Amino acid sequence: MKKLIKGATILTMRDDKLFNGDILIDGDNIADIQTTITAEVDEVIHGEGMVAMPGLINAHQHTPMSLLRGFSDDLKLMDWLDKKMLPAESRMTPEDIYWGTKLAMAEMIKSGTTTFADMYIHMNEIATATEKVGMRASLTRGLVFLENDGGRRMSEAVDLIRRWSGKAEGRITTMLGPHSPYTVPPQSFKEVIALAVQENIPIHTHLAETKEEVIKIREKYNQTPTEYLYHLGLFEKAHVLLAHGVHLNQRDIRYLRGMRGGVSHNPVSNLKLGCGIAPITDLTEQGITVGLGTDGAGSAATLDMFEEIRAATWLQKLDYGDPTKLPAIDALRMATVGSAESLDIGHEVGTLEIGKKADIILIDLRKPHLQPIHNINSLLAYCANGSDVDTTIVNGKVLMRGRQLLTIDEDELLKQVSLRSKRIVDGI
Ligand SMILES: CSC[C@H]1O[C@@H](n2cnc3c(O)ncnc32)[C@H](O)[C@@H]1O
Ligand SMILES: [Zn+2]
Repeated sequence: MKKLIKGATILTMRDDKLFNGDILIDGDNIADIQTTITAEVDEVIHGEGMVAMPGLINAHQHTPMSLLRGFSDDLKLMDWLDKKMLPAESRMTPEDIYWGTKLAMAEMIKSGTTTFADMYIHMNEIATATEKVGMRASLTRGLVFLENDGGRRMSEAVDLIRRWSGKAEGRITTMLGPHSPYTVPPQSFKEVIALAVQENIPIHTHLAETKEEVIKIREKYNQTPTEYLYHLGLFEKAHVLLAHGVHLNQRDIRYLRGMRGGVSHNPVSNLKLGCGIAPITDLTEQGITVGLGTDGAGSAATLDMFEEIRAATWLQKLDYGDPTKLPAIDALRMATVGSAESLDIGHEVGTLEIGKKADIILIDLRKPHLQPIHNINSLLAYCANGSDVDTTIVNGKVLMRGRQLLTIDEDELLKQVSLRSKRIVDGI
């Protein structure tokens, strides 16, 4: 199947240059990008008035938590997690997880996200939903070792890797997910690292999200959370995806230098939970890759990556008292290239280039809040919303056209969500 996107303004993210042109998709690949392409194709996608750019990559998610959106807000992270989220999660059935994932995917596709990195439970259901709906995902079974069934969870993590790595036409990759420095003791963390090395699989973990975490780890190990992971050999041995990285001092940042992988910055979740502002500018100045994520909708409220892009740039400007920090194009780069490299899939997605996977979004600029067109990077980073995305393509397949989802029945989804979400939180 060949498709031709005609007459779009193309932002490849290889550099910050824009040009008017066409993109030829052959199967799941980008076959050509040029000012004018003439080819026999099965479908022409009209891009006039639209920007074609790489699909956005959400580098940190807990997808089924979309069922818990708005259930518990305005609490401190540990109260929110222990008193509200964990009890609700213990009531979620595998079917709930399946429908919660679909809810998240509907929102992501409708706001221009083509790939997500997930850490959760019942991963088989998340993988099945991903396979059916057509998104790209890096899936991780979250491992918490404070209770006594760590072994079962490890076996589920291994099962996920064996069953799903490279599946769904190559759209699914997997990672190992020790939840955080405060939920995984040193010996268990070392075992997970050893398994990651043996399987050649990246590690996805939370790091330094709150001040309370820093205090807890100092009390337990007399180290910062970053030092704790460094001394376990994590940054030296594995490719790592570190969610948050809010509370990092200059020495912590030096420990991260040279690591394979990156930090997922989740500014909206950090704002809403009052965690703080991650030192993104310092990280990138030290050569550390930074991607962008939302965290689960239970904490972040929405999965609209345009909100994250905007929050990321504004927070750096505010934090440094300097509007030149994190310019528009750099925030867009975080949501595409930065996330792709953090997920270890930068060779496949994150930029529009011949030979890469055709994960492409079209953003309709023919709206009052996106006019006039002086600077498209500024419009995308500072003015656009997820609802401006007209078309979402993953692996060469159109998942949304003219804002209509093609692989999810929205009416059925909303019915399922309404029934299940009420039952899960009832009485908590
Ligand atoms: C065991 S699966 C993952 C686990 O993580 C929890 N979670 C969701 N958001 C956060 C966050 O911001 N910090 C720490 N942990 C978080 C989620 O509820 C699952 O239990
Ligand atoms: Zn998280």
